[in-house]
Amino acid sequence: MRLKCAVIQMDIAFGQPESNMAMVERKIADAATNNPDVIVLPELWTTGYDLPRLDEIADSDAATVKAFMAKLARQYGVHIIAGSVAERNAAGTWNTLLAFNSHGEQVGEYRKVHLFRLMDEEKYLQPGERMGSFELAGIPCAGVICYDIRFPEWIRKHVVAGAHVLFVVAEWPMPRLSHWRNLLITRAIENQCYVVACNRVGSDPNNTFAGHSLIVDPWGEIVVEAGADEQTLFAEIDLDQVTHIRKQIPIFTDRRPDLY
Ligand SMILES: O=C(O)CCC(=O)C(=O)O
Repeated sequence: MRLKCAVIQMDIAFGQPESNMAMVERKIADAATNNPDVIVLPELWTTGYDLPRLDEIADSDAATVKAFMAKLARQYGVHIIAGSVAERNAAGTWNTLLAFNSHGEQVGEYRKVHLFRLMDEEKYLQPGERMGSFELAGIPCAGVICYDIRFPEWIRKHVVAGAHVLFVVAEWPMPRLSHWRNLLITRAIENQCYVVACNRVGSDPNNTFAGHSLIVDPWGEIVVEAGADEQTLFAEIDLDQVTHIRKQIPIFTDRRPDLY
């Protein structure tokens, strides 16, 4: 089975959900002209890291974004990994990844588990408690958010649960670009899965972001990689490669969870 991916690497207007939604609507319409099977957006694309204003600008129950993404998925007949958004309810605010299938049905919801202190997430957000596994048209997938890729045990848990494609949505800063690239490639090699990673570009008052969205195959080869400007990446991935490589080097048979 093959999956045509479109990864929307974009700038984000700081703390301006309405203008970001208008921009995303245009970018999805443009990407859809290439007939992708799945479109991927970055982390916190409605608000950026305007965390002190989340009470005002977070989406209540993520209801606005959910309706908006479901409509676009249906309209273009495309799966959408709707990046993550600030989702608020009476109990708190979360950094939440949402996934929709091409019928506009929500198939995934993952609240970021590892909060990133360097960007004050723990001061404004609640940590998630659940895994990010979901299925897209029969393909077992997982979605995680940015800092999560530094936690190999967490990614492994999703792969052991079945994931063949790991979607990563991020706002990863430029000074650690080499970590971003190396961690993504390593997660792909050690888990023998595809990694489809979407980062933002541009700057906010505190950080400049690295871009370099990329797709890595289960052998650790880069299928496609963006630079540091706005760009939509397109690539088709071949899911049979996951099975093939797992047969060639059977790490899931050979691993010793009884020892570690
Ligand atoms: O781990 C890093 O260096 C970046 C993480 C990050 O920016 C985030 O989780 O938002």
